[in-house]
Amino acid sequence: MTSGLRILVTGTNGQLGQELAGLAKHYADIEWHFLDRSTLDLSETTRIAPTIAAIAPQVIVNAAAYTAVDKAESEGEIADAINHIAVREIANTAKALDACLIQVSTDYVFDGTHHRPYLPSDTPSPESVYGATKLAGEKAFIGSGAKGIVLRTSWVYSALGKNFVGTMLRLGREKDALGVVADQVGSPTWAKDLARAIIRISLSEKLQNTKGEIYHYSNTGVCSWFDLATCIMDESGLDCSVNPIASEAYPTPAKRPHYSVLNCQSTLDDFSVETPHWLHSLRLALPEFATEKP
Ligand SMILES: NC(=O)C1=CN([C@@H]2O[C@H](COP(=O)(O)OP(=O)(O)OC[C@H]3O[C@@H](n4cnc5c(N)ncnc54)[C@H](OP(=O)(O)O)[C@@H]3O)[C@@H](O)[C@H]2O)C=CC1
Ligand SMILES: Cc1cn([C@H]2C[C@H](O)[C@@H](COP(=O)(O)OP(=O)(O)O[C@H]3O[C@@H](C)C(=O)[C@@H](O)[C@H]3O)O2)c(=O)[nH]c1=O
Ligand SMILES: [Mg+2]
Repeated sequence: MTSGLRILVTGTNGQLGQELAGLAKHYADIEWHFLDRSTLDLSETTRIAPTIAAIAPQVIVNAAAYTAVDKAESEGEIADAINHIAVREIANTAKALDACLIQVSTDYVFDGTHHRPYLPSDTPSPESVYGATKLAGEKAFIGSGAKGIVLRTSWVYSALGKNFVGTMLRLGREKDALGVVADQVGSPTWAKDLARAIIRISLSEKLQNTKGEIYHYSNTGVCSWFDLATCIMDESGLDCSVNPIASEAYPTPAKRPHYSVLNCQSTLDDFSVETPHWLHSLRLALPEFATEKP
């Protein structure tokens, strides 16, 4: 059902939003509507329904979020407004329009006490404000009765945005040595792979028959932030030694899960998405960082 499909994307200036916009050019038969903060400020709750209704999309990809994990600890109200209240409003609008919502969420809804990849059905128990507000958004969507899915992902990076990979490239140029936490394990995800998966899901018939189901999508393979940092330096030929440290040695306002690997099997089964290995994708992504502005 590609032809004539109308897709609305929020958060266009974010990592995922920009990767979606880049790929959109290859799908000219889709009618794309990309909104950013200037065209739809999600903190203005009453603007959400009329703005979306005027476009009347069949699919809404909510790629907008308050993603500053540490800052959220002291800005809980703003984080909740974007990650929860706005999602409730978007979901209610989707329900009224009979549109499908793809609500992007996070591995940080889990507390990280598992020793095997988290299933979509596992009970979330966020330990950060960011994770709690994202979970509240998931629940508001599921409670709305709107069609669509919650798509949890993890450790997203892109040359087009702020993320751990970009931070490591900068620090790797500036410093001789760096301590990076080795006791937080997850799966890095290239935003371009995630964007491809989301387009595939948007075009699938299966999406039309979902109602707030939870799915997981990340690149395959697992690593710690320390492993990821080490690979970034190696692959980029940066002369910066990366030392493994414990979370306690890198105090942050927000608590992050020690283990947040996502089991993505149901997404593979139901939507036939591709999940390349994280190192494979990192190698493809790094040259793009070189061509982007610092
Ligand atoms: N980054 C990550 O590591 C992960 C992200 N996720 C989830 O994936 C999704 C995409 O994340 P990602 O692309 O990395 O996030 P980014 O932080 O790169 O982008 C988020 C976008 O949301 C926009 N936004 C924030 N507040 C508002 C507002 N009041 N009104 C309108 N737009 C707003 C921002 O706008 P502006 O550019 O103007 O600030 C920004 O463009 C989010 O749902 C996030 O929670 C899940 C797991 C990991
Ligand atoms: C810069 C730096 C970070 N760290 C640690 C801090 C933290 O525990 C870990 C990752 O740091 P960051 O702040 O870059 O990553 P963080 O903001 O926690 O990334 C998260 O963002 C949100 C939006 C998500 O949804 C998550 O999936 C996840 O990607 O690395 C070091 O150990 N050394 C360093 O030099
Ligand atoms: Mg961060």
